[in-house]
Amino acid sequence: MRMILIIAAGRHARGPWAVRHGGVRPQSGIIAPQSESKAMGESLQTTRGSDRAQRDGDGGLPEHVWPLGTRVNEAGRIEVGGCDLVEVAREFGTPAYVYAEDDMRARARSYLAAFAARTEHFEVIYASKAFPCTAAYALFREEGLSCDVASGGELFLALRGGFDPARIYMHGNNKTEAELAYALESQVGTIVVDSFDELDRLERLAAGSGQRVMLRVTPGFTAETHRAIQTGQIDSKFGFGLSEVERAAERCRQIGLELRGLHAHIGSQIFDLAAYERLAEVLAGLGDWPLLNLGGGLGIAYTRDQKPPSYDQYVDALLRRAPDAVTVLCEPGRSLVGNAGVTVYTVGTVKRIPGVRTYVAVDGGMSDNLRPMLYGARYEAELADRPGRSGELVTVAGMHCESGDIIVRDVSLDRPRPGDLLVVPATGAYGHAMANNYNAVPRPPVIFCKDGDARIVVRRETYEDLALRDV
Ligand SMILES: Cc1ncc(COP(=O)(O)O)c(C=O)c1O
Ligand SMILES: N[C@@H](CCCC[NH3+])C(=O)O
Repeated sequence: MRMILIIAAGRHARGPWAVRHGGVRPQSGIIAPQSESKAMGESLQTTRGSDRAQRDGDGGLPEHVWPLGTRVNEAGRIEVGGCDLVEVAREFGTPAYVYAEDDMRARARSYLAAFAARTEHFEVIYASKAFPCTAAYALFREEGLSCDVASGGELFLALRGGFDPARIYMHGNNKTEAELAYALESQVGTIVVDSFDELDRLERLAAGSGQRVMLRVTPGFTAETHRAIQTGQIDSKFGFGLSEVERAAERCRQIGLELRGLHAHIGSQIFDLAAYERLAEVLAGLGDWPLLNLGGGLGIAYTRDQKPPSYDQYVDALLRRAPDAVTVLCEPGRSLVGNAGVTVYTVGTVKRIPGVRTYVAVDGGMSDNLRPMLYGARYEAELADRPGRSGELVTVAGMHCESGDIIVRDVSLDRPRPGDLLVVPATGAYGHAMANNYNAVPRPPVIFCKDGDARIVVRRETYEDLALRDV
């Protein structure tokens, strides 16, 4: 596993170290974001012989967890997208979601390249629920991806981000008539139909229109991931059962919709590629269709021990059992944005309970990252100005009024104290997306960093924003 190695003259030393190499190489070609790419490893390393601060003897920041181009700079601070996180926090405050723009672009290009190397018939669709932010829509549009939206709100943002409606796929297990009408008025390219009730709604709204649709199918098996985000099993609220596909197809024809193919999504944060081969086999067995959409779900590394498959391996698995003539679509969300973003917090209170635990409380928590509470998700954490150094085993808690508001359990940090900046990596997917106002806490801003420039793309909420809907 490659690490972002940290230059330091001694364990706790600081100083103006010469960084030989580092930073982002955005135009250096297609860079596989997982551990396969040499190019990426080289671009992240700032080695200087044995002069390294070590965390538990294994090097510095694991590069497959942190955004592309992350490094520890001459001041000993974490730099994302060429921006020193201490400076970013000073300028924009905390908590803040900070993204390396080039990371997202490199991942989009990697996906396209992985397909292009294998087939001419493919489409990569950004599953925007992972990070529904106007600037992200614009970025993935620029990179040539299509887009999937799962609600009227996501459709609104996708259009605002400049997506050609023809390249938008509209999802949802319970699209309202208003949402369907909005999609039709917007001339959305494809509606992924989820149920017979939805077909009834489409009959009222779009009979004879020739609207392009696909049918979402429940393939009838589970892939290994957290139960709350498994979606392939028969006992699922999503999609048509296998035995219903023929009848649903017939209904599409009666209504005058153009049925283009089948869609299935087996769940999220999946490492087991055999599940995708099985999925392609199941869908291919349901007849000859021009398009098969195998959904999203490729997992990412949240912690150094997690090793997800590469995009190449994933695309191989998607294509292995798909018929040659079929155009294969996929809908990555998390794997496009998850490792691109980090959350920067300020430490407020440190509570040491001798012989029990040390709580390091930060100025955010379950309002900006619900994943630990929903899925028991594990994260890493570092101090922005002295990363990679261990010292004290602590638990990072949020500021919300419940004991379950824990962001990271048992992480070793260099004796954290009030005022320190704490950085949690791999928060780019489903962080901003699931942010909420629990305890009337304003939601954090989103900052895009590139080549040393930090630009704010979503501002921090204010107290006034909290009252905006009062009547
Ligand atoms: C239909 C559909 N497509 C794509 C995705 C994106 O999944 P992920 O973010 O795991 O790639 C999801 C969410 O799991 C989904 O429900
Ligand atoms: N929100 C989930 C993923 C759900 C995927 C959307 N269908 C997560 O953070 O892991």
